[in-house]
Amino acid sequence: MHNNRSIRPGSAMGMSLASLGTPSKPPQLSDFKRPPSRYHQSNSPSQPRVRPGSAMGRLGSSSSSCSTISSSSSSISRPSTPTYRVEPYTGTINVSIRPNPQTVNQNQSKTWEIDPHTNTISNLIDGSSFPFDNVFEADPNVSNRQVYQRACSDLVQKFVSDGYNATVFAYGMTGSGKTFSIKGVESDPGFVELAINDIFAKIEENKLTAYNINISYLEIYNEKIIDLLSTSPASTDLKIRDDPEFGTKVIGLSSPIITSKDQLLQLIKKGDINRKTSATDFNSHSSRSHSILQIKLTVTDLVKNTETKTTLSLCDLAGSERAASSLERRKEGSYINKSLLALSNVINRLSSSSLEHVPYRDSKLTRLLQPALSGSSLVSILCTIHMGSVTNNQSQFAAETYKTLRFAARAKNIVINVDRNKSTMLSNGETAKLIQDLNMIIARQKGEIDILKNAQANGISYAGDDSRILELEAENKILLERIDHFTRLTDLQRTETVIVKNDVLNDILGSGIDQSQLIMGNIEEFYKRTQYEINEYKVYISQLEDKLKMAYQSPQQYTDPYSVNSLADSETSQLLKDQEEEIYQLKEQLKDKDQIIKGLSKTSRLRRLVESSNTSNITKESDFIRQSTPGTVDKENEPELRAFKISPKKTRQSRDLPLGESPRFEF
Ligand SMILES: Nc1ncnc2c1ncn2[C@@H]1O[C@H](COP(=O)(O)OP(=O)(O)OP(=O)(O)O)[C@@H](O)[C@H]1O
Repeated sequence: MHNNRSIRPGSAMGMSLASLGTPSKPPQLSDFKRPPSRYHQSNSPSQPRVRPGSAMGRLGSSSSSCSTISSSSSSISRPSTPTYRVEPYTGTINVSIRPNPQTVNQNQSKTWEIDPHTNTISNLIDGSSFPFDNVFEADPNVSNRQVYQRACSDLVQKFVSDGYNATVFAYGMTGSGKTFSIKGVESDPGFVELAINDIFAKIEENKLTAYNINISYLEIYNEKIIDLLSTSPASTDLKIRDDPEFGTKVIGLSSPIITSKDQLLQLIKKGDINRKTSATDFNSHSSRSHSILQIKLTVTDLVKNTETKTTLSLCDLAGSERAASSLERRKEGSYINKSLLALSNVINRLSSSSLEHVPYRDSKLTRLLQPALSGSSLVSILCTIHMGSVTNNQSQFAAETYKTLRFAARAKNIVINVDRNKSTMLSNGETAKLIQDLNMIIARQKGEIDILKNAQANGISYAGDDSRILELEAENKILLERIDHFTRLTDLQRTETVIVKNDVLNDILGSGIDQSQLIMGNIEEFYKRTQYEINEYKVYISQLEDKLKMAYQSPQQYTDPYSVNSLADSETSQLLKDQEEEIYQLKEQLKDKDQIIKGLSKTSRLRRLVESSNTSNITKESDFIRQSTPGTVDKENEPELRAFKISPKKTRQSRDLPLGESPRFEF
C-alpha cells in the first residue's frame, strides 16, 4: 500500500502520478482464455450469420468469402449475458447495440431489421444476422435510463459493492449517439449521471462503510493526452507510463478528491466544456476526441478495518468517419480513424484463436484501455449505429454500421477472467489519516451549520435552511461515530503493535522466562536501537520540514536537488504533498516507537519485579513443590506473576477484530 512505502528525497514521488489504467494487476497472457467460438465452427469469429432464405443465403457461400450459411434459424441464439455472479468473473464482454432514431428515414427502404426479443440485428439485403446481449429498437422512446439499466448498471453495482473495476465505452460512427448515451441531455440523463446517482445512493445506504472518491477526466485529441480538469498548459500532452500496480498511468493527470455529488457533477461539466467538439459533415456538435472519465473509489469497511480500491471508467470514443470537407476536420479524422483501427486490431487479436501479439501500443487509446481489455476490469461496450439504407445516399451509413457490427461481434467473442480487487488491512497511519479526513469534513460542516444559524439569527433565511441544518447535524453525528470507532481501532492496533506485532520484541519476549539475564540484555539493546532510530527519524523529519518551508516560501525558485531541474507547478505541488505525507507517516512511526519504548520500560520493570519476587519466593516454591497443593503461591505477588506469562507469538490475523471487541493478550 502506498502509505507503507518508504519515501526518500529524490524518489519518483516527485512526479504527480494519477492512475489511468484500471488498477489491480498488470495484464498477463494467462488472463486470457481464448474463447470457444460461439459461431458455427467454419465461421471466423467476426463473421455474421446468414439467414436461410435471405438474398445472400440463396446465393450460397460461394457468393461471399466472409459469410457462411447457417443451417437453421434456430441456431441463432442470444449470447449469454454475463451475470457477474461467480468470482473471479469469467465470461464474455457485455455488448449492446443502439440505433440513433433520428437518422431513420421512414420513406426509404429498410436495410436493417431489429428483433428486440432475440436481441438480433439483421441485414435485409445480404441476410447476415448479429446476435448481442442487448439490441435496442430505433425508437425515440427508448430512454438512456433503459439502455443504462441493461448495459451498465450491473457493472456499476459490482464496482461499488463487490470490488470489481468496470469499464464502459461507447463506439460507433460519428453522429450515431455515443455522446447522447454517455452524457445524455437534461431531459434524459446519460450513463455518467445515472452511474453517479447509483454510486451515491449506495454510499448513503451503507453506514458501516466509509467511501473516498477521486476522479480524473482526460481526452485523447490528435494522439495527445489532455487533462480536462486542468487548464495548465503543462496538461496538454501527458505521457503514459507502464505501472506494475495499475497497468498504465498517466503522469501528471489531476485527480481531485470528491466530497459531494454536486461537486462531482460540476467538475465533469467543467471537463465537458474543455473537451474538443466541432461541427462536421455529419454532426453539428461532433466530439473530436476520445474522452475517458475515471471514478476511483476507496471503500473502507469500518467493521473489518479493510480497504478496497476500484475504478469505474466511462469512455466516450470519437466517431469513425470518412474524409471530411474541412482540412482541420480531416486531420482530426485521420487521428480518430487510426486509433479506432488500432482498437479494432486489438479486438480482432483478442477474439481470434491465435496467440499472436496484441498490438496495444499502436495507439494511446489502446494503451489506456489495455488493463481493462486484458482482464483487470468488467467490460461493457455500447455500439451506436445509423440505420441508413444502402440503396440511397445514406450508403455510407450502411457501410459504417456493418463495420460497427463486425467490431461488436468480435468484441462479444472475447472471454475475460476478472478478479475482484483485493482488500487490504488498514495500517495505523492510514486509520489515523482517515480520522484526520473525517475531522476535516466535520469542521467544514460545522462551519456551514454556523453560517446558516447566524444567517437565521440575523433574520436572513433561505428556503430549506432548517432541513439543511438538520441534515448536516445528522451527518455530523454519523461522522463522529465513525471517528470514535476508528480511534478505538487505532488504539487497539497500537497496543497490539507494541505487544504482539513487533517481531523483534516478540522474539525477545517469547524466548522464555528462564533466560532472564539474556532477555534483559536484549531488551536494553532493542531499546537503544529504537532510541537511535527515533533520533534518526527526527533529524530526517526536520530536514523535510525545512525543505517544505522553503518550498512554500518560494515555490518558483525551489528545486529539489534530487529531482529534475524544472518541475512543472503541478509536479512541484505533488512533490510537496508527497513530502507532507511522508512527514506525517514518519511521525506516525515515531508515535509507534514511543509506544514500544513505553511497553519495553513497563516490561523491564515487571521483569525486575518478577526476578526479585522469584528470588524471595524460592523457599516458598520449594514449600509449594513439597506440599504439592495449590493455593500456596504468594498472593501478594500473584498479579505481577500473571502479568509476566507471555503468550506465544500471535499471528497477523489477530488484528482483524469484530467491531467493539478488544484483542485478548495473555499476561
Ligand atoms: N437515441 C437517441 N435519441 C434521440 N436523439 C439522439 C439519439 N442518439 C443520438 N441522438 C441525437 O443525434 C445527434 C448526434 O448524436 P451524438 O452527438 O451523441 O453522436 P456521437 O456518436 O457522439 O457523434 P460524434 O462521434 O461525432 O461525437 C445529437 O443531436 C443527438 O441528440
